[in-house]
Amino acid sequence: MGLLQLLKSQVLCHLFICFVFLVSGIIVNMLQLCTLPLWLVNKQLFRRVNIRLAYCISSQMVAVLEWWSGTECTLYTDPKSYSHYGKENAIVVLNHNFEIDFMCGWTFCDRFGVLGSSKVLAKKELAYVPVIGWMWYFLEIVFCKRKWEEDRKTVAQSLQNLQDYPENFWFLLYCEGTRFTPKKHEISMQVAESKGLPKLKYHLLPRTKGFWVTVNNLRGKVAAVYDSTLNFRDNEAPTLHGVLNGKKYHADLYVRRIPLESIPEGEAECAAWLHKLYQEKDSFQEHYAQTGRFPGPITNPPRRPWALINWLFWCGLFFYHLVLLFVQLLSSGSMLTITASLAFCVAVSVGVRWMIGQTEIDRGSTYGNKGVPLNNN
Ligand SMILES: CC/C=C\C/C=C\C/C=C\C/C=C\C/C=C\C/C=C\CCC(=O)SCCNC(=O)CCNC(=O)[C@H](O)C(C)(C)COP(=O)(O)OP(=O)(O)OC[C@H]1O[C@@H](n2cnc3c(N)ncnc32)[C@H](O)[C@@H]1OP(=O)(O)O
Ligand SMILES: CCCCCCCCCCCCCCCCCC(=O)OC[C@@H](O)COP(=O)(O)O
Repeated sequence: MGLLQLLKSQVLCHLFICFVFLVSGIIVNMLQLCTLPLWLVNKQLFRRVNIRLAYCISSQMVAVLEWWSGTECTLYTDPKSYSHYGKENAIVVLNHNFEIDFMCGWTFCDRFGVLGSSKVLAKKELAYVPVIGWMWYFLEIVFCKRKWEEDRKTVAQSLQNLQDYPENFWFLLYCEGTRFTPKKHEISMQVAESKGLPKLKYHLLPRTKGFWVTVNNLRGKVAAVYDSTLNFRDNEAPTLHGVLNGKKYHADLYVRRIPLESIPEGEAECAAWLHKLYQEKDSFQEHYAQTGRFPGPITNPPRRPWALINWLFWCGLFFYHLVLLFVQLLSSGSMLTITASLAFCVAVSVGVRWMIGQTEIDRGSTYGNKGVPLNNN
């Protein structure tokens, strides 16, 4: 093990990275709160400012993935589609099998310059996660309770609000609605069977209502659907812990650009279209399993320096102040101050441990775990 790799495996380094993320994130959240009055005066300026503030947070995770762990991300797509990426609004449909799939998504957003503005249809529970969940309020992220009776109005309204969004964004949809587990797969294939749909090997049966409502409420604003299929080399199941430990993964993403006009408007037709798309996605994963690659040419976007610069800025700032604080603490000799500081560090570690838990599939929800009729948790 080289010296750098040894450093990357040190718990103290992980604590420092997490501390920087949490404290800088809360500072940015507070700045976002201060921008609220702007909404009343100049909504578009509010949005542009918040895109940049959000970048300060999400790009830290991109920097850790790209520069700390050195994870490589390969893009399989045709050059004609490539020329559109980052220059238009798009709905991204992605498989949901991996704990860090959202980080890989963010990496591609950064490479095409849409990281700050990108959006997702996220489960409501994530809105309460400090830093990221709070940041999402100011980005007008669309939240759902995964209860259609309650979501149908709120989701449509939140999507309509994006019609006059001033900068290009990608809107991510995990149509499977939850992360892949063998149990959820088995149950969703029973549903597929009961609906007379072909079985999928690598995906859960997609939930079609969110897709239908998204496509129809973003019509006129969004140019295309990016059908994206992600996998990792060597059958890896990457984790955030692995990334923090400096483990290098290799992600492969296959993207097809599908013009929005080609997607049917009616609910039943749109649902049938999505089921067919997932059957195709399944065949791409089968191709990957057989050959170790996706079909089509590789066109790799280079990583950009901004995420690294932002991360180094925050790390430098906090390192300097932490050293100062440490020296002052020791020289003060006050047991009370030392105990309070230790308690603060423990609280940060516990908070971060809980946040990392949100990314872990083993700690995931029971949504999709129960047979038909469906009960949400
Ligand atoms: C060039 C590069 C390209 C790409 C780069 C890649 C990506 C980058 C892009 C952007 C990045 C931006 C941000 C990313 C950052 C972070 C993201 C992190 C996490 C957030 C993710 C989540 O929170 S996922 C969970 C929430 N989202 C969803 O659930 C979306 C999908 N769900 C839906 O659409 C649902 O329809 C719904 C939520 C709107 C409503 O759900 P509900 O359950 O109430 O209703 P449904 O109608 O869907 O369910 C009932 C129907 O389903 C059938 N059923 C029953 N059981 C099952 C089962 N087990 N499996 C499947 N189907 C089932 C049932 O029979 C009903 O059928 P109907 O025929 O009546 O519809
Ligand atoms: C700079 C690096 C610092 C790293 C350490 C700091 C901790 C950061 C933790 C970030 C937590 C952010 C959570 C948002 C992403 C959650 C992704 C996700 O995949 O959600 C799951 C849902 O889709 C479906 O849920 P399930 O029904 O499967 O349950």
